[in-house]
Amino acid sequence: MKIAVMPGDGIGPEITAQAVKVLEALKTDGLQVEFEHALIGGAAYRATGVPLPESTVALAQASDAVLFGAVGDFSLDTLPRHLRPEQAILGIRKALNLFANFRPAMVYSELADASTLRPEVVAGLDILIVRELTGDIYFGTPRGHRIAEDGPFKGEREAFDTMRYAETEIRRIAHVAFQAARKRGGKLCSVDKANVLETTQFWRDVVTEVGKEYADVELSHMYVDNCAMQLLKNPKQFDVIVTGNLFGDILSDEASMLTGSIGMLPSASLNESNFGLYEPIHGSAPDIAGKDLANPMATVLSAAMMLRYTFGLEEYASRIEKAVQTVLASGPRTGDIWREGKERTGTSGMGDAIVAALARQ
Ligand SMILES: NC(=O)C1=CN([C@@H]2O[C@H](COP(=O)(O)OP(=O)(O)OC[C@H]3O[C@@H](n4cnc5c(N)ncnc54)[C@H](O)[C@@H]3O)[C@@H](O)[C@H]2O)C=CC1
Ligand SMILES: CC(C)CC(=O)C(=O)O
Ligand SMILES: [Mg+2]
Repeated sequence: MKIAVMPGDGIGPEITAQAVKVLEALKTDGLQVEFEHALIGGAAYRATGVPLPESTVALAQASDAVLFGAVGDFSLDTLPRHLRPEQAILGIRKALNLFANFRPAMVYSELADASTLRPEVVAGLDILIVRELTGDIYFGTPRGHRIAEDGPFKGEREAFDTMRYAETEIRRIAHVAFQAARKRGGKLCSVDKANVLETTQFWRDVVTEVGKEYADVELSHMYVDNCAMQLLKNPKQFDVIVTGNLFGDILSDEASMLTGSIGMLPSASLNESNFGLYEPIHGSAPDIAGKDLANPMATVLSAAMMLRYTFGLEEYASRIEKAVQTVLASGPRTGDIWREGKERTGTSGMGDAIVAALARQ
């Protein structure tokens, strides 16, 4: 199995190195993987003049899966939009048709007191956010800047984006979410802003239609503003949440804090044939980059998701997850989840601790 590794920017190289280290360690127990690295994001822009070189997309297409770190570099934020690092992750998701983004938010019992919420609110939490990943306002056209031609601000500069979803895009992500809910707690909450936005009223209508094929799944609908509040008030009411690209982006960052840290949330981005790109949900964290401070667990857990979803290697996947749990229980911790009485470590030390826990299994 060939894995394309795309570290990207900021903490990307540090965290992907730990996931590779963990996968390498499993090789001694028979896991057959090889790695090939590619430039992406700001790192690719600096080396080649574009954030997503054709050779990077070609490597992904020639590989069995992609392990991705993060892109984003504040010093490149003044570049024209198409050259900015973030265009690389948007571009590769689109190029590989990775429309289904799974973002599980699980609270490890060892971290129930690491959340900013009371332990009883989050203990035992296990929810899945299914985010549509290749449509919505992130990709809709037209978009741009112009001089307003009408309205009260006529003659002024204005900017605009387009929120749009085609029926096929909603149907396919709805099927993915219903099937996921069927395998879990049997509950699906579709999140939209149907009280205001045409696009999301259409989303609600199509999800309701698809729901008729899943009588065994209990479907509910919630407005996104209420959902943001309910996630803090009573997150355990949810099983699977399905939502569009923009709302899913925001709600999953919010959900990450229920688990203790954004450094804990992995993700899988899949296409129709289960080809996947695996990445932590966070960004390149320039504020802590290069300082050995980042928590690599979200990336290591993303590698576990890769073994499970793309390769069907459940045993290796759960070994990684158990090793993470062992480290949380008795090992050292990075600053984001550190607390009194625990040994403090860095990104690399956390990777080593996970490898050591694997060896002891
Ligand atoms: N998929 C991707 O590649 C994404 C890229 N970005 C980009 O990343 C850059 C930074 O964006 P921000 O809004 O600051 O979001 P961010 O997720 O990079 O960081 C937000 C906060 O969380 C902390 N954090 C993130 N990951 C962490 C980890 N593993 N361990 C410990 N702390 C961690 C950071 O230090 C920061 O304080 C921007 O250029 C943005 O566009 C943002 C989100 C996703
Ligand atoms: C950088 C963005 C395009 C993506 C993002 O924030 C995410 O996928 O979570
Ligand atoms: Mg995000």
